[in-house]
Amino acid sequence: MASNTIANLDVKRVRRGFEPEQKNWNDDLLETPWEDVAPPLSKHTVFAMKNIFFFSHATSVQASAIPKLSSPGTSCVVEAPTGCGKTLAFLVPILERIVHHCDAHVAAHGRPLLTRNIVSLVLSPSRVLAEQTFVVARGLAARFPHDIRVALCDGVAETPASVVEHLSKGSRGGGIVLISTPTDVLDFLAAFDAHREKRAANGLSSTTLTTEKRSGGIEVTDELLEEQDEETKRRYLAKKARKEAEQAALEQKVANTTTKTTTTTTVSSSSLSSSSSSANGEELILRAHAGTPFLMVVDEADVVLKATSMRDAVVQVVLHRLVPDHREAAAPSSVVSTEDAVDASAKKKGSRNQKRDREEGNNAVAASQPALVKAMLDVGLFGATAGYSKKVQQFSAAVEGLCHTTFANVFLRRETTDMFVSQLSNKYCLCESHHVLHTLIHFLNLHPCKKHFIFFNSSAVLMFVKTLLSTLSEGTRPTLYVKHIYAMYEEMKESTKFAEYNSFLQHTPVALASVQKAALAKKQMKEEKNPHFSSGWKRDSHLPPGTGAILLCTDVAAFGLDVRDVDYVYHFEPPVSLRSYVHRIGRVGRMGMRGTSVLLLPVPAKDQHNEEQQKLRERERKSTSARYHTIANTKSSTSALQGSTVDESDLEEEKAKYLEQLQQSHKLERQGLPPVAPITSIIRAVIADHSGLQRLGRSAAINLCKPRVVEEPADAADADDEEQDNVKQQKDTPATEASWYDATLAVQTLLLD
Ligand SMILES: Nc1ncnc2c1ncn2[C@@H]1O[C@H](COP(=O)(O)OP(=O)(O)OP(=O)(O)O)[C@@H](O)[C@H]1O
Repeated sequence: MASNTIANLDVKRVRRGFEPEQKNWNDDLLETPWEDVAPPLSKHTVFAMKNIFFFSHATSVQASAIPKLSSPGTSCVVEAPTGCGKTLAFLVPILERIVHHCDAHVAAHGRPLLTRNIVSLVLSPSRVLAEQTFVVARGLAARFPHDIRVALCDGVAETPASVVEHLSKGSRGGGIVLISTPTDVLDFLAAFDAHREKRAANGLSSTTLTTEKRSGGIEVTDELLEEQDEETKRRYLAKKARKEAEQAALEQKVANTTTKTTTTTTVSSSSLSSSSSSANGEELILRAHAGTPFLMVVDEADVVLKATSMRDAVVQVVLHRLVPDHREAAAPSSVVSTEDAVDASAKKKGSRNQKRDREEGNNAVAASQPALVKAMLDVGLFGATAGYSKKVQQFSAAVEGLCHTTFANVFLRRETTDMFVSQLSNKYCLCESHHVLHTLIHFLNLHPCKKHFIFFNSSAVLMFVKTLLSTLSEGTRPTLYVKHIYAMYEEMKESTKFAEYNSFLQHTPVALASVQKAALAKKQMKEEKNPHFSSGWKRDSHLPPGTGAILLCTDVAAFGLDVRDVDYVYHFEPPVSLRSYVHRIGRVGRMGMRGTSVLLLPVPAKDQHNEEQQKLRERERKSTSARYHTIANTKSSTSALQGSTVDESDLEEEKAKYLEQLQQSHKLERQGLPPVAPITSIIRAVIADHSGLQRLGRSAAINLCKPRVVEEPADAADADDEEQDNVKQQKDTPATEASWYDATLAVQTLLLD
């Protein structure tokens, strides 16, 4: 049959033998093989995707965004759900452009392109994300035979000055892709300028040195020469003539080079950057090649352009570096040279053709008016909510006005990518304030061999919970079964932040086989133990403790971080905005994997003024502090606290609105609590016995109640659709978001009452 012939076999789609058998993602639902992306990608890209990354197909966002962004003159706003491959959707076009440019250069000049120009800039909102992007970009670029350099400037591993130094000394090739954060890139540019000045100064001093050397020898005067014999005179004069000829040739060469550099700048004067620096013939390293527009990518653009400080930095980079301002644009060397040429020609020819000279002069003056010369700059704005963000729209409109580029929109909303991406279940758990800590620990203990993210709004609360969890996971019979606890927050030292994140990223929960083996060994030991002591990890006897890990973090870890084996996200404090929620839950359920997000929503304890309950709590505290491990103790003192008795009707109006708003944008399910032996009393006792914890707890409680300061005044124009109504009402109020907590709720939640 015809269909069985070799010619009819879809060879491209046959999986390679060495592809890993156990992939933890499902690419069956992806439809576009890399070879079918139109217009076709370079063979190096396809090879790298299939054989290095083992990605047989492009995701929808990649299939739509890559062709658009690969063609010069097109910019893109790309909105797609978290974890669907946006990073490659902008890295591939960057490399594709470089490959095309290199190929064109070979075709035109018959030799490979050897440059040190920075041809692309990627800006990420955080250093950790910048490093993550750098690792992917470096891995990808290494597969291209064009010697493309990828540089990271995050001020952690290397100072900006040393990055500049390395780049300027490094090998030449297809170009440099710089990855940084908006604030670090400003430092980089300052270092870049300093480096240029230093080079210029060095150039000057070396010239001086040469001059000194030339005049420093013994001067051969005419008298001295007259005293010499004929042969010596002849030899001396021949040598002098040769030297003069050499010097003249050298000067001619230098003059040619200078003219050439000026011409190059003229050609690319519509291009980028510090073109004024070309005046001294110095090499430009931050500019586009003629014909290859610079591609700047802002990853998580919705977040970057929303935050005032980062937005200012991006605008500064674009306006002062990538887009020449009116003056610079209007007075590139082309204009100046036209004027000069007119003057020169007028002088030369006298006033023979005065009319024509005047016309030429007028043209030159007209050209010197501050006319807008558009830059060759393309921009990619990527983000999970970029399409909704007004700031992104404003920014793209401004770039379009300044540059030779047209913006295309690639919006892949969750509805269209549901099949592939949405294996994420969104849950919320309403619980009485006293039960929040116990509920969190209970959830963590249900999956002690998994990796978990716990999100906080402030580092003070994070520190309290971290210390508490660490204390609870200590000892031979811990209350919390997960032993590996990491933290990441803004105020942390950069190197520690990186170390913590990398430890969490590289943490591998123990493989199933060894878990089973350990469980078996434990089961055999079980008979010999005292049956009355059944608290602690022994309750969950199937799994040994300590194989999973927890990362406690603020929103610094919410954007873009890609930790593939995380299954659970908990929100200890409700996120302040929908944007923050979207990015937080985006850490799980990535690329077709399963994941669960649990939002903990405390409500005031119903019985908070009940005297009897107060007494019970007092008794509980006293009786449990010393010997809280006995089952009898736990059961008798806490049976009244079992289960969750609250529902939505217990929410205040504001809080009900918040929940409703989240439910409108995400399918939120209620998470019920199975009846478990509560450990509230244990936690309470631990806090009461630990003075450090109490101190941290007090500062955490204050922070819980603080209104969240947003970066800029609430602006209805900048709000997402869902936020619009809310924001309109708050427009005149200070730029803060009310906290979920009041003082009582905070104190109860942290068990400090
Ligand atoms: N074509 C593909 N096939 C399979 N997996 C892919 C493909 N492209 C990317 N991935 C993987 O998907 C994961 C998520 O990708 P990436 O980090 O780029 O997502 P993202 O959309 O940028 O997410 P976020 O919005 O959180 O930044 C990564 O682990 C990446 O290796």
